[in-house]
Amino acid sequence: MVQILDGKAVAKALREQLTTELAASGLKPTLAVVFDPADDGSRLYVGMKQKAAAKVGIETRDIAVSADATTESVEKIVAKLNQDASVSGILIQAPLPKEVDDAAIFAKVAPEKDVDGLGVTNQGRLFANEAGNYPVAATPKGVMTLLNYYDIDPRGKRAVVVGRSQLFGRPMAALLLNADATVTVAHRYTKEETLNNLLAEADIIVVGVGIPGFIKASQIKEGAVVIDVGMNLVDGKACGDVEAAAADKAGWLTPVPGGVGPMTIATLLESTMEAALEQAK
Ligand SMILES: Nc1nc(=O)c2c([nH]1)NC[C@@H]1CN(c3ccc(C(=O)N[C@@H](CCC(=O)O)C(=O)O)cc3)C=[N+]21
Repeated sequence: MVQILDGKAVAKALREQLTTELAASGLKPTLAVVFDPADDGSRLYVGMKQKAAAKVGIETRDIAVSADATTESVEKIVAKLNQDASVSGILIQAPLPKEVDDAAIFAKVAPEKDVDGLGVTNQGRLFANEAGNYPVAATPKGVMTLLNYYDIDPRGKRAVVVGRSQLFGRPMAALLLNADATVTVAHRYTKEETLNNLLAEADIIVVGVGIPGFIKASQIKEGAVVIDVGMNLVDGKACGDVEAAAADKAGWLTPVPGGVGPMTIATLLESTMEAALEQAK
């Protein structure tokens, strides 16, 4: 029988812990969210973040970027937020309008306000497995929190990460490597036969490619830990990248909705609180 990694419940517990810690600190952090209001997903997620933030005692400031924005115009917005002492954290919600180079914008966020850990400074720290507390991208960090909550230790395990984005795959692979797993990253140029061989041997599979049903039950090892980072809308309903039948073969599985998504949001709030605590020192 598959066991469910209940992201919804673990995220709730994390948010409750943050609420208590924030109240005790007396701080009221502010998270600035830069986003494209023309993107349906972004509007939805920004709304969810705003609601969750308010509940734990974090203020949000949503900054909508216009359709004709350029890399330069968004860089100016970020420069202002970097200077603004009332802003504790800055989230650049990807994707920004098409003329904007998202990675160039991530790189401009001041490292101490880079709560999604997507700038080169914080990604470099992660890649180097630097000791200490620095922000790490919310989705992969949330996956690690979830694994830890269920006492799933990556040490010595074979992990396959499918996807290599700056937002998910790269930091996910680094976190698993830092947790002593043997990590392989598969991506769009990985041959099907190679992927099948990797998946057949994987103890932990983490997939985020944005293709419904991309990972089939037949591809996974009996008892594997399967983490579904996919967030797709099919007939108006959220579904992941792993086909439903995988539940008959996996040992552990994250549902969509109710798995990685809520963990992402709670982790972003955690990182925002930590940034504000650090700035108050
Ligand atoms: N810089 C940046 N960081 C991000 O973390 C980031 C981003 N850009 N761009 C867009 C994606 C998407 N994302 C989600 C977060 C939560 C849910 C979530 O909580 N989903 C619900 C379901 C929602 C529904 O039912 O539609 C769930 O899984 O239970 C989904 C998607 C963060 N992203």
